[in-house]
Amino acid sequence: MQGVWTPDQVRSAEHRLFARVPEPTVMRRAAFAVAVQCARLLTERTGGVAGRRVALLVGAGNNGGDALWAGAFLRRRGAGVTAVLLAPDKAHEAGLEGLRRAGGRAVPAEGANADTAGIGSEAADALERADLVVDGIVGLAARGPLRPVAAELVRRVTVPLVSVDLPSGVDPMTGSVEGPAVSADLTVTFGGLKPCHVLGAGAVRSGEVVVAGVGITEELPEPEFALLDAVEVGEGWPIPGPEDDKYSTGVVGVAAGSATYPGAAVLATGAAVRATAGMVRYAGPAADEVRSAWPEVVATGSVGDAGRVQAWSVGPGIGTGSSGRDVLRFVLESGRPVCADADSITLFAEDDTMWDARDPDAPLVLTPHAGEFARLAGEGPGADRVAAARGIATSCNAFLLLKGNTTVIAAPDGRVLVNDARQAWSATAGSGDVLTGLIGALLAAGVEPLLACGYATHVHSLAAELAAHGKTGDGGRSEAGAPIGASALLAAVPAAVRAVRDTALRTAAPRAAAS
Ligand SMILES: NC(=O)C1=CN([C@@H]2O[C@H](COP(=O)(O)OP(=O)(O)OC[C@H]3O[C@@H](n4cnc5c(N)ncnc54)[C@H](OP(=O)(O)O)[C@@H]3O)[C@@H](O)[C@H]2O)[C@@H](O)CC1
Ligand SMILES: Nc1ncnc2c1ncn2[C@@H]1O[C@H](COP(=O)(O)OP(=O)(O)O)[C@@H](O)[C@H]1O
Ligand SMILES: [K+]
Repeated sequence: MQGVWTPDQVRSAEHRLFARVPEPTVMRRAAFAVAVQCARLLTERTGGVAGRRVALLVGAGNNGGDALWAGAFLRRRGAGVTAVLLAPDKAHEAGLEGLRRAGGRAVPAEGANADTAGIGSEAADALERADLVVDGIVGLAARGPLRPVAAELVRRVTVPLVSVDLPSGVDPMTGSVEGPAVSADLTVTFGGLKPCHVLGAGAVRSGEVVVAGVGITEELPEPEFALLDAVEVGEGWPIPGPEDDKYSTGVVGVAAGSATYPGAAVLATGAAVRATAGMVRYAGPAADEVRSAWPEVVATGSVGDAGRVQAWSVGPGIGTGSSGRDVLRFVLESGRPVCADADSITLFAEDDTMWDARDPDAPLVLTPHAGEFARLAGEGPGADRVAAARGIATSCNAFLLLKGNTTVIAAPDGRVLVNDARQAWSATAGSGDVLTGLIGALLAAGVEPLLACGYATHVHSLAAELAAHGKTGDGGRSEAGAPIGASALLAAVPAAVRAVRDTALRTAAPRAAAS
């Protein structure tokens, strides 16, 4: 798992690090890593470093200091470097001196012959002629959006841009953007990821993120939350072994859909069929439709007749009336792990007694989108979606999966996993029903609920991406992609599972050879 640390955690680690390594040494390590990445990008985009022009946007703190030292390193490799100082009186002194000694120059952002936007002619010129821009405006101390002069400079950038630590204007803790902010091609951060690199708009605006070691990693505490990678999902995805049969790999029950809306039942059941090897039971009014779409499913008309299952997926399309309420209550009283989605969440929000139907020892997964979250919590998740998900997971003693481009999954004990989709192909009706089926199947297979949610979300967003790009093994591949429906996403689930398992296999092979 890849850890993610809050600015406060990084600050205290920084203090411990500075007690044994002088601050200027750490800063130069950070700056060197920035310079290496700038040189890589310059070479990729322009064929070299020497003779290229680099403009540094330099703010009032150490983030600007990193940019200045990076400029000094790039100058030594033959680039022409101009620092545009947003706060000339507060610019990092040693960094400025280092840049000047290396032959770089510094100009004020608001210098002489300012244009109508207040930008000095030398600064405007430096930006116009640059082959690459380095964003050292603000880092971990950032508060709020970019200020007007910084925003105007950023607006003028038309060449590749490298952010130091984080894209300026993005909230470091939440990744939210409330005004002008940098969109980086590449962000070089230090020691570990911060929330803004993986959450919300920040994830997009960070571009490619490179984590550089500066010695701080060993000082960092347990991460605030974590990301699963394809290897972990591929290694953990349940597959049948030689001793397994259809029961031992997990029987999942799906209670979804209605006579009017059978689609939710077909999608959720199909996802369960495609996720794991065990048996899928369906219980509800869409039994005929489910049977004809998925002949392998054992379908009955009601949850009472469904037979034994190891876990339930419940909710999509069951309605919020008395029959939906009875279905949810039955499933909760079964004492099995439950993934409750869609109408189930509304039922929990509307009827407090529903919580009493739960077996306190059976895990409950709730999978709201932002609107359903607001029903459950009394207010929307707000900018800090990690805190919001964690709060409800703890207060409801449930696993809370908050859907969106960045999905946040919180366990009742405070652990959090995040899945950043990095594309939005699954923003299509019915794709949530597919996710519910995947989670239920993994719960039935005995996967720990937090991981079940993490694996399912990872495979779900990968399936959407593969389907949109025609990379499901049936031809029609496309780099640009095209919109898909939930059925196409569902059809791509086996391709996504194969892809993560292949990645895990490729990673395991060299490890085995080396041992
Ligand atoms: N941790 C690590 O491992 C290492 C960390 N290192 C580096 O240190 C950086 C943190 O440096 P830092 O503490 O000096 O603060 P920093 O972010 O530069 O802000 C400076 C000032 O900007 C201002 N400002 C605030 N908001 C603003 C806005 N929206 N728009 C414009 N300006 C805004 C505000 O000043 P004000 O103008 O309000 O007086 C604030 O005080 C960190 O990100 C990393 O790059 C590396 O050197 C070594 C390894
Ligand atoms: N913009 C987006 N980017 C990536 N994934 C998204 C986006 N919008 C929605 N999703 C994902 O698609 C699914 C939609 O679920 P949901 O809102 O319950 O849809 P439905 O009720 O139509 O099935 C969730 O897994 C969610 O995380
Ligand atoms: K920055």
